[in-house]
Amino acid sequence: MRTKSVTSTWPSIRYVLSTSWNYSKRSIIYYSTVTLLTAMQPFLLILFPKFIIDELTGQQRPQQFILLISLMFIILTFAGYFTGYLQNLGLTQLMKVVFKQIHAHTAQNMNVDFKNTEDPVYLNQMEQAKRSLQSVQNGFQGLFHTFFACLAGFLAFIGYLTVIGRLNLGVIVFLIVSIGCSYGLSLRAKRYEYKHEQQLSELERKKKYYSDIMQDFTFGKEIRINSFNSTLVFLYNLSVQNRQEIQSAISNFYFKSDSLDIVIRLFREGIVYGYLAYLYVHQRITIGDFVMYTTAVAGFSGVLQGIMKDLAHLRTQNLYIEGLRNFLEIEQGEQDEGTSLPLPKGPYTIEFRKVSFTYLGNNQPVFNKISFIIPPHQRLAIVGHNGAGKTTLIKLLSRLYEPDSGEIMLNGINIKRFAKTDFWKLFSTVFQEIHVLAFSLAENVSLREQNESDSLRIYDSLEKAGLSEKVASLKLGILTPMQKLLDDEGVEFSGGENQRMMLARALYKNGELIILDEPTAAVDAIAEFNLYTKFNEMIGERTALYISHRLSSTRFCDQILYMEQGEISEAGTHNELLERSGKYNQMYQIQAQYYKGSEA
Ligand SMILES: Nc1ncnc2c1ncn2[C@@H]1O[C@H](COP(=O)(O)OP(=O)(O)OP(=O)(O)O)[C@@H](O)[C@H]1O
Repeated sequence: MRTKSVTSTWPSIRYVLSTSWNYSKRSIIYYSTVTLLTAMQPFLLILFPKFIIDELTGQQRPQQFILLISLMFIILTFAGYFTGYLQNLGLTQLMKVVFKQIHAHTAQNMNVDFKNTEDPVYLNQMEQAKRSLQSVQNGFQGLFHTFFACLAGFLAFIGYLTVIGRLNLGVIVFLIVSIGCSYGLSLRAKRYEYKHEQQLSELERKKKYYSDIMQDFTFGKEIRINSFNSTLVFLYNLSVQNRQEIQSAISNFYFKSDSLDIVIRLFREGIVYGYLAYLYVHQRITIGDFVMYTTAVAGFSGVLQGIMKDLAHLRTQNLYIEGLRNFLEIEQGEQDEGTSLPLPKGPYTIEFRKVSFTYLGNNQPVFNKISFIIPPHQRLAIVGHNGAGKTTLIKLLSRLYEPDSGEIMLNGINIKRFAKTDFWKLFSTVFQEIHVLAFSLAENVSLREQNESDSLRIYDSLEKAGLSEKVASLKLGILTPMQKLLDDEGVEFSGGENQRMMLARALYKNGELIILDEPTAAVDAIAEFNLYTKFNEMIGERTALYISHRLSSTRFCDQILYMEQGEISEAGTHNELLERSGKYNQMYQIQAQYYKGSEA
């Protein structure tokens, strides 16, 4: 995973504006127009009252007076109306852009290297990027709004400067210096907030996880039987409480900073208004000028303070946007060697050459220079105790993880040289974990939409996986919705039936390399024996890897690897390993009683 360090704010502004322009040009056009209208309105409120008061205290011409009042109201009413109207249109367009970004975030999660999905650093980055997109005040929307607010502020600032500049340049310098102090305070508060953002993301992730478990009915049985609900509620509340504590610390920091700012402001405005009163009393300005300057000074202070706050806000938004960009730019398939060789034709020989691998954050390697060959058409069984490294071996072969060193070869070519999407077409895999989707049975088997699926092949795969009777008992057949999450008519299969459905999924895909990672743990021994016999026939000439704790599967295999702590300690056929009287034999003897039953 690559991250970039936080630099200037401009790249983030450019990123937000160019992304918005690409997805919706109108978002920029509407907001720019709103900016001009917003910047213009305060001047009307400065200039019109001055001209009206000067007219009242000077020539007192009724026509001129009525004209000025009417113009002021008409212009202000229309400007206000259009600003509101365009703001609504602009917001709709901005949401369009944000949804596109959320889509990119989701796509990144589905396509990023698998190893990231088990990496807490990535998971935090993901949460932070999500918050950058979902929050209105911070992140993408925060920067977008603040940028245009800042721009409107700058335009208004130039206008005020020309008005107050006519009075005294010293007043401008004084205002700028004192407002600079407010900026410093605001920046400090924002930095404090961002410093705690990482902790907030982490707590949010935990809170979401607990909440997901509480709502996920697949945990329902365990939660009830083990009275786990109170623990979950406690953990959920704890993460909420910790979050609240951090948020109230941030609010307190803001409160102190804002209080100090008010004192600075009182001091600043007291001095400037006192000076204007002095000029009026000594008749150096008219009453119209007095009104114009006091309004301009109040406006100038407000605008400059707004700009300072917006700039401070922009600088912290930069951190959010950098986080978002870093997340979206995490490269997919970064270990690809740049070439996408076409896949060779079968039959396939697979070779592990001195492969070493350690999970990120672990001290112990799972494999240290492991080597073995799987010749074409071979049925290979990998057996061994829990944690020996069997699943990791499959993850490396299927490129969900990359070896730290060594090579995995397919017909003599390093598998890194094939595009992952091409390479994955070779595999029909059944993993330990069962993932039933709240889609129809047919879609669960084909993992394609109904109209892209081949119904005959679905029936055939279900039949081969031993589910034809079950399907016949369903009113809607293969169109039956699975689970009740989205459909009241949904059906729940038993654990063993779900595993058979996973086997049907693998059969439907019809890959050249079959991998079964303990796919039958939930089916009974006789059914397992029958399933393996059937599967064995169906595999035909294809290469197959079986991982199983039950040694009934291994007897079908041409070769068995017995793994211990990431090493292959024994290799051979079932009979060879029994004769060797080693660990495999021991394991087999322990299970022997059990198999005698199934063999009968
Ligand atoms: N995502 C992961 N992050 C860190 N360590 C992991 C991860 N997955 C597995 N491990 C560790 O790697 C080692 C090998 O695990 P692996 O799942 O490959 O074993 P296994 O032989 O398939 O075990 P089992 O028979 O229980 O399924 C174990 O020590 C495990 O704790």
